[in-house]
Amino acid sequence: MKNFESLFAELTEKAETRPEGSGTVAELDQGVHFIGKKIVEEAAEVWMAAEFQSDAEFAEEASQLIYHLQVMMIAKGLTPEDIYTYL
Ligand SMILES: N=c1c2ncn([C@@H]3O[C@H](COP(=O)(O)OP(=O)(O)OP(=O)(O)O)[C@@H](O)[C@H]3O)c2ncn1[C@@H]1O[C@H](COP(=O)(O)O)[C@@H](O)[C@H]1O
Repeated sequence: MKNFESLFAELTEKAETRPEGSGTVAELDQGVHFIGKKIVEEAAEVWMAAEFQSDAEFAEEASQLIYHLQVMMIAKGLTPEDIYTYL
């Protein structure tokens, strides 16, 4: 099963090797403004799922928020350690 670190490593490798068909590469190419909108969209979906949907749907939306947050971290050149400093 993936966790925060293993997903981040996978996405970092995608960003470096730029494989054909990678959604991560496509999202990175759209830039910080686009990724930011995806984060806001997913955050709203997390809220709606928590309030009105099942625990499984909430968990799925939360995973998508983490994914887009990690794409933004890569776009900005930040590592998990840069974030953990503030936890
Ligand atoms: N975990 C994720 C992940 N979570 C969310 N997403 C993306 O975020 C979108 C969110 O889905 P929604 O249904 O909420 O959004 P949507 O509005 O219907 O979809 P869009 O029209 O916005 O694409 C998905 O369509 C994916 O594009 C993800 N894309 C990839 N991953 C993982 O990231 C890794 C690398 O993926 P690739 O770069 O595509 O190879 C793989 O392990 C994937 O499983």
